[in-house]
Amino acid sequence: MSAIFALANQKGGVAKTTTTGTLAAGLKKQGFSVLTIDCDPQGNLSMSVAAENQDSATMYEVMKGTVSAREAIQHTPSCDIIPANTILAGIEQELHNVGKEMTLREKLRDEQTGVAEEYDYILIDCPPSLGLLTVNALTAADYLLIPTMAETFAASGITQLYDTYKSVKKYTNPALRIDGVLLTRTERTRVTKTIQELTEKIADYMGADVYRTTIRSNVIIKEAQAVQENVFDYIESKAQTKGERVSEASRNFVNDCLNFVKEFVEKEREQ
Ligand SMILES: Nc1ncnc2c1ncn2[C@@H]1O[C@H](COP(=O)(O)OP(=O)(O)OP(=O)(O)O)[C@@H](O)[C@H]1O
Repeated sequence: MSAIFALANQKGGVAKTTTTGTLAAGLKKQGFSVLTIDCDPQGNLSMSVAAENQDSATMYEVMKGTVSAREAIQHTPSCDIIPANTILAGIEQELHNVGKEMTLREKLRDEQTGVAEEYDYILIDCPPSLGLLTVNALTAADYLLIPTMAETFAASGITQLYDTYKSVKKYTNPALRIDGVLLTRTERTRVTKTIQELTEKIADYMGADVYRTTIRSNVIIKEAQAVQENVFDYIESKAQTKGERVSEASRNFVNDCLNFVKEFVEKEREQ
């Protein structure tokens, strides 16, 4: 049975997609089988792994029930993925049935066509809202992983997500647990330290852990995303194949990512 994680935060730009892609690639490098699910109509995760999301089956068809989860899977060098595009935004208005919050859970765990038995990890990248797509992801998941930025508004916004988490736990998925809070895009400033402490207080209130590893801001992630590669393959090809110089800051960033993947796996083993 897969361990299913929803990476969610209604705040935009806090690195939900980047964390999903990097974690998936890192887990795959460690020998795990990983499926990612692009639950964000922006389709950025699909783009970042060069998945085909225009003429192929996507999350929209899976949620509508016209295609099974298995049929929508694409294989990429970074991870397997069920892609998404802008059409997915419409699903929030198109699902009317009672129990619509359970749709993704049922699709993934269906005995005949579900894929929850087939992967070590399933990572769901959520949109920046607390609407039906995020509720579906939280209802399908075993764990909520919260990427957040070292920024005051981002830290305080986590409490809104916590309210949604509590509702999901109450009504549709009592077994849901918080995996942890991951601080991303950090800068070496005094205010980062203060926000880190604020985030720890908020996490404490939710009964959640904050990952020891924090992910610094570094341009190498944008470079990797621009050529649709994961950061591990990108830095390797830059240094070895192309013989280009890689800065110490970029190496440190990749080490952050590796440490995060390790901590994630250790934590999951403990849970
Ligand atoms: N550690 C980092 N250093 C520098 N840039 C980063 C880092 N992490 C993410 N970014 C950049 O920040 C932007 C937002 O990241 P990302 O798309 O992952 O966030 P998101 O939370 O998924 O956004 P949305 O809420 O729109 O779905 C992207 O341009 C990405 O390249």
